[in-house]
Amino acid sequence: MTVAAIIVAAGRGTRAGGDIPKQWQLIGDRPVAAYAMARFASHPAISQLILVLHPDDIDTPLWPREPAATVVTGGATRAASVQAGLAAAGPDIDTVLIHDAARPLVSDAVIDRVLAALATSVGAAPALAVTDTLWHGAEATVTGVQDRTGLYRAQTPQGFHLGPLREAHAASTGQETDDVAVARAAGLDVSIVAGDEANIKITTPEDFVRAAELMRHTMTSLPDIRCGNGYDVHRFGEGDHVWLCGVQVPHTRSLQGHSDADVGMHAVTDAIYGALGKGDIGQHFPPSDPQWKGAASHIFLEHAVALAAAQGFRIGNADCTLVCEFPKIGPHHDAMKAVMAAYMGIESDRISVKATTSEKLGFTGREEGIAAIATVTLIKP
Ligand SMILES: Nc1ccn([C@@H]2O[C@H](COP(=O)(O)OP(=O)(O)OP(=O)(O)O)[C@@H](O)[C@H]2O)c(=O)n1
Ligand SMILES: C[C@](O)(CO)[C@H](O)COP(=O)(O)O
Repeated sequence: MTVAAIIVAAGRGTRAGGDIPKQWQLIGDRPVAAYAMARFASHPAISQLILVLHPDDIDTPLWPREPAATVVTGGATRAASVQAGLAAAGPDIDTVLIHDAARPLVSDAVIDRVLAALATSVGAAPALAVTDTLWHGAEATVTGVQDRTGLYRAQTPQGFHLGPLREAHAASTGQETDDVAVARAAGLDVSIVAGDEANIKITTPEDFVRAAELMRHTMTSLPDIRCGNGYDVHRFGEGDHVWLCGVQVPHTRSLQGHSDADVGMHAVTDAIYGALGKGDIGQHFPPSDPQWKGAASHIFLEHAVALAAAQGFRIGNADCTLVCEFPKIGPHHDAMKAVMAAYMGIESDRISVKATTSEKLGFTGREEGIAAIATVTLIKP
């Protein structure tokens, strides 16, 4: 899947009022549109960012030049603006996410849910089931009650396979308020994924205040914190040293493995992959691949840390327990913390390496091998 995000920002925002269109008005120190642009630009699945502007806005300093985007001019309707965005998708793009510039609080979780649904569906969009009782009314008087069963509040980003959506737009009336309506008119099925109450569209003047409050809540006080665990075992064979948490420790035997068999570093690495939901070392560095034979395990650890960084996460802390009778870990504990901290790009007081025996019980007690268990937290501010 090669994905472009199309941010439609060519509307005039008449309902929101103000001297300039709503997407360029400031919330905090940034224009409304800058929040969604930054969110999509930093998402690891997005290969191209396309910004659709009103012709009057092209030469103004209103819109953010960073992050870099393919910039095109839109049309008189939202559908025409989306069509301009679709035409600007690069040759490799096969999937598009179309998002309102006026929805600054879109989260990675919503984007991920839409992308996941596109693996099995030609279209997918976030929405929230209507939970309020619905009335018909006229002249400030209730005239009837509307059954809310099966009613949803639509949100963006709305995601589609590019080819079918282009065809749907070519056949559209141009008056549809969103791409789900365009797709459905062309007979395409669109999956509903869970939306987010915070993912509001700024439509009226009051929405600026709501969005600012939600930002204070979701962006300031609630960082995305993930926790992962890792577990690994390697057996002893012939040799005169073991690698543990990046330190070469003299011993009467060595740990056997496809790589350098650093069981502690493997457990920490798997904990990072676990926190990201990105599999394990074997998936990223298959033992069947000869290029990893005898590999130094810091290659795996650095890969996991880089994967986390690419998704906006830094390592909060790591706690690793080595289970063995021998060698004794105490004399090497400080060096292990320092080495692990260097590879993970964090202070050594955020790393714990400790050891326990298993009271001579089990395979570690019989000194047949060493086990390691690790927990890692990842933080995205
Ligand atoms: N011709 C248009 C109309 C709308 N949009 C974009 O579509 C999104 C959702 O539309 P809406 O909230 O209706 O925005 P406006 O049309 O700007 O608002 P209004 O109807 O109040 O004028 C917005 O990000 C808007 O900039 C667009 O790119 N081109
Ligand atoms: C695309 C949209 O934001 C989905 O909720 C919506 O359809 C935009 O148009 P509206 O006229 O402001 O509802």
